[in-house]
Amino acid sequence: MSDRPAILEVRDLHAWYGESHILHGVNFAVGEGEVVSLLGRNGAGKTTTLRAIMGLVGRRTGAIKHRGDEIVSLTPDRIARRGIAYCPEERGIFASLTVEENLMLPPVVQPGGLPVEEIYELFPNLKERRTGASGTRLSGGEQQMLAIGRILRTGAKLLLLDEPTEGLAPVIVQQIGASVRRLRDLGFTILLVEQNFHFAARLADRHYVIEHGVVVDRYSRDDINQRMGELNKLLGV
Ligand SMILES: Nc1ncnc2c1ncn2[C@@H]1O[C@H](COP(=O)(O)OP(=O)(O)OP(=O)(O)O)[C@@H](O)[C@H]1O
Repeated sequence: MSDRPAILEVRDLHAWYGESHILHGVNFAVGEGEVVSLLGRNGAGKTTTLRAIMGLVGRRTGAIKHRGDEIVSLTPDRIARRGIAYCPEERGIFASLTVEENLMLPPVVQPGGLPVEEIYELFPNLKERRTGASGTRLSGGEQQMLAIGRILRTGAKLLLLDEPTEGLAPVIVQQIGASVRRLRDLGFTILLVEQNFHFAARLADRHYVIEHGVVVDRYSRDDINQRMGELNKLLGV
């Protein structure tokens, strides 16, 4: 656990899609202002963990505390309105809208969201394209920046990012990494699902490893180098 107050505490979380029991008692915590990564092989349950926090699975049990309040029985819109935002792996950019229209789409849920100009400062590529290209004319990296950028306006302070680097070229991965660092400096808390272990290792303060729907190990930033061998084995990289 970190020494900062927990913004999110997940205890004995179980989740189901229909009859499929996917999470079998997940435990972890995220401190305010931290970047925490969930690592694990394909199908381990990382995305399901993010979706379960947002209330987007068929059924879930256990405890999910956000700023000390139990949210496990809340609906997804109530969870979002508490200032928790989810950026899905598929990004969800609307092709028929311009960059700026996509940016303005999610409703503001809390005070203190970033002004649009500040989002453009974080992601200058988006500014260049603000009125022109529609969603799908953007590169994969630009789509990812837009998917992250548009939740910053909403006032959400806890960001759940699902594989932000997937399919992106190394130079873009670096840009996304720099943006995540700036977001941490701005006071956002970030829970990240990553397949790109090297990206996560450089970025996150702490890591949890998920296997078969449970957290099987945890690493601090300082542990990572020493325990690289066992991590590689766990992740199959
Ligand atoms: N909508 C769904 N209905 C039924 N089963 C699902 C659904 N979505 C995911 N699963 C199953 O849940 C398990 C965990 O998937 P999840 O997407 O959480 O894994 P992951 O660790 O994020 O890996 P990946 O990187 O492959 O997405 C997998 O066995 C997957 O097949």
